[in-house]
Amino acid sequence: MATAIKVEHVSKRFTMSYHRTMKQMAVAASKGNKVSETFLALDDVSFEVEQGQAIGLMGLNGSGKSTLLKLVQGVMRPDSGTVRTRGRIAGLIATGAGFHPQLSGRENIFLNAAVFGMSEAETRRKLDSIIEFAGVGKFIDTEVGHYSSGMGARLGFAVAVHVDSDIFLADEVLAVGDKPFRQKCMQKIDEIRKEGRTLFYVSHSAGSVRRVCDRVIVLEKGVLGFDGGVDEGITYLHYDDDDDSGTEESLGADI
Ligand SMILES: Nc1ncnc2c1ncn2[C@@H]1O[C@H](COP(=O)(O)OP(=O)(O)OP(=O)(O)O)[C@@H](O)[C@H]1O
Repeated sequence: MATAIKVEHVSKRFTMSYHRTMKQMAVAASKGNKVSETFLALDDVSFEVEQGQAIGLMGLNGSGKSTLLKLVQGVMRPDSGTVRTRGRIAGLIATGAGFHPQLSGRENIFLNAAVFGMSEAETRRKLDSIIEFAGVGKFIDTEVGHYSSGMGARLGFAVAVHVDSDIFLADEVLAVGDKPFRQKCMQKIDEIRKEGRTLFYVSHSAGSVRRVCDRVIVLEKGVLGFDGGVDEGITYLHYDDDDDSGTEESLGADI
């Protein structure tokens, strides 16, 4: 099997500012107080993914999952280390990312598809199917700025799944959609798996990770804490003890 993603000794540092205005910063600095602090959102992370593997990327809020996905997608660069990927990458890593709020849903489909490397002709060919999948109905010609967060996620996911990608990144795709849409997304993710495409699936739901993934990577405060089997990863996180009724967990079980 060929390697699809190779992450080697990757670190990413962010700066956290304690003050919002220049004046506040100047006052704090004159008193000798700290005005900002840098911290490692990712700290020397290394792993390899074989083509066709489905990775469940898990960890507590703020552990660095989205940051790692952004590095894999290439929209952000590591401060040190390397990220190498093979093939076309698509996915939804942030609700509404890449959408222009003053353009309509239809216009944003073309914009977003172009960002993923789809030609205008390819987008036109797939347009009806994308609109149908998004299921935003008559709102397709409304400004995206007026969409609910769920509608924005539906549109973003609809475009992403229509890209012929080798690697699919899904960050919290099931967090904002309603139940019928989440079921549709899970079916699509199953198709992506069957087609032998590589999947990176970020989720807090043990049920859906079990359903979709064959390997789990756990981040803990930016450090790779666990890399191995799905059940072992979920046990490592103690996510089996949770009461997930009414959330993605129950969805993972009932579809
Ligand atoms: N652009 C940025 N500038 C400064 N800090 C950032 C930036 N992006 C992320 N962070 C910080 O980096 C840390 C990791 O964030 P990240 O979004 O990767 O976590 P996550 O594991 O995806 O969290 P969640 O489960 O809540 O989605 C957090 O402390 C976050 O506040």
